[in-house]
Amino acid sequence: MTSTLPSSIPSLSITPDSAPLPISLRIRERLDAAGVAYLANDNIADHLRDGELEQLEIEVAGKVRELLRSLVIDIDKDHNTEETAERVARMYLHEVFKGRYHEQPKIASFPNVKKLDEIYTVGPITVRSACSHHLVPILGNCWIGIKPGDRVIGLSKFSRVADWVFSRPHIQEEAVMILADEIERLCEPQGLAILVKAQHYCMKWRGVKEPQTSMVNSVVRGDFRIDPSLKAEFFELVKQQECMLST
Ligand SMILES: Nc1nc2c(ncn2[C@@H]2O[C@H](COP(=O)(O)OP(=O)(O)OP(=O)(O)O)[C@@H](O)[C@H]2O)c(=O)[nH]1
Repeated sequence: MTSTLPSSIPSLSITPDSAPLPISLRIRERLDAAGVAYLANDNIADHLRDGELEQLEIEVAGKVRELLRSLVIDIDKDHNTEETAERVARMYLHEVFKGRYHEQPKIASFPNVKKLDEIYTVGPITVRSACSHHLVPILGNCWIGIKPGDRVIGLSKFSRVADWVFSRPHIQEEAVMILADEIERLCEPQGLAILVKAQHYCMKWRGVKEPQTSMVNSVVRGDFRIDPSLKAEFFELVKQQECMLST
């Protein structure tokens, strides 16, 4: 990915007797004043002004440079880490945590003119995230089951919204709930079921170093919650989709 850094920084508000406030501080003050939460798995795109993301990228790169220096890495002499700070800033803001800083992809919904009320499932959808505790990857698969309501969205849009939601620091329990909230908002289904199976690199790569352990969790809403046969049908369809992977 090429750098998104502008060649010049938009002017910062500088008062005569004070240094310019870091852009992250100005954004946090604005969010605090508006009473808006900015937890690791929140999206703040609606509260960023033109040019601020570019300023944030420059600020984060500076902090990562200092982190590398604190790790006693000679970034001035080490050709391999020469632009690591800029890459890491870009990666956080525009790739792995883009779901915090970028708006939700445009997702059109269509009327369910045939009044379809049978369930369907989509999956596996690859999900990539990072745990809020160590900021190391969570990689897995997600399945979504829908009993449609008055509106439907395109199949590919489930992947797009899942990618946007998961591209934030998370714990898996909350990630699934947030994805469910977004899908309910987008197409108001009569029933919604989501299953996520993921491997947490904070358990594989470090810590207890369990290479095979995964976390599996689900959320069921609407008709899936009140009708056990519908819920069972969802898990049966997921099983069939998993079998298709091995054929
Ligand atoms: N419930 C839950 N726990 C998670 C998730 N992702 C990571 N964790 C765990 O959260 C814990 C982080 O908190 P601490 O126990 O304070 O971290 P730690 O001392 O580095 O723990 P160890 O991983 O045991 O070395 C770790 O045990 C992780 O394995 C998740 O999505 N859900």
